[in-house]
Amino acid sequence: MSNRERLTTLYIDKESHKFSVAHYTIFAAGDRERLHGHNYAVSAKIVAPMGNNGFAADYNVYKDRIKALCDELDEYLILPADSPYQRIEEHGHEYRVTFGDEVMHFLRSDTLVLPIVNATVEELSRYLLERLQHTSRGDDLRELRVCVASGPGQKGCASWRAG
Ligand SMILES: Nc1nc2c(c(=O)[nH]1)N=C([C@H](O)[C@H](O)COP(=O)(O)OP(=O)(O)OP(=O)(O)O)CN2
Repeated sequence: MSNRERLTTLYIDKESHKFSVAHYTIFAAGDRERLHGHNYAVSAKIVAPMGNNGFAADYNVYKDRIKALCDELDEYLILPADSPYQRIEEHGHEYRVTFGDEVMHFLRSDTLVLPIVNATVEELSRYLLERLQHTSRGDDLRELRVCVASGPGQKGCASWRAG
């Protein structure tokens, strides 16, 4: 029997791992869709070495971490801090967002400005992957993938694999 480590894969795809947010996707300079919302769904794939007792990692630990990330985002407007096409300025209790010849005003208390380039499923999955990687940094993982769906049949995923 080869002495290569045996890996196993856990899939987490819970109905409770969702967050409802408002956003708009920016397609190009001066081209965006209107502000609207989604109930985003988050799922994850975790590859880890199989322990000697038929157990890799307690998936409740990852369920709790993913749920906490969803709760952090739930019921906000999400703005991308790193978009090259808009400027976000803090003015008292509001964000003033300049996009082309538009100026939008959003309450800061309703808004999360995330370190992403666009409020897309691709960028949200990358952001959540990086957050989950950070909270799992002490774990012996080989691969992590986080997917974010903006509705049935449409999602983006971001992956990390151990070097
Ligand atoms: N590559 C990407 N393309 C698009 C994204 C994205 O995140 N990544 N997002 C959007 C829109 O924000 C979003 O899709 C608009 O909503 P819509 O697709 O209409 O969502 P529905 O759930 O209503 O889907 P239906 O097909 O209309 O049922 C666009 N492109």
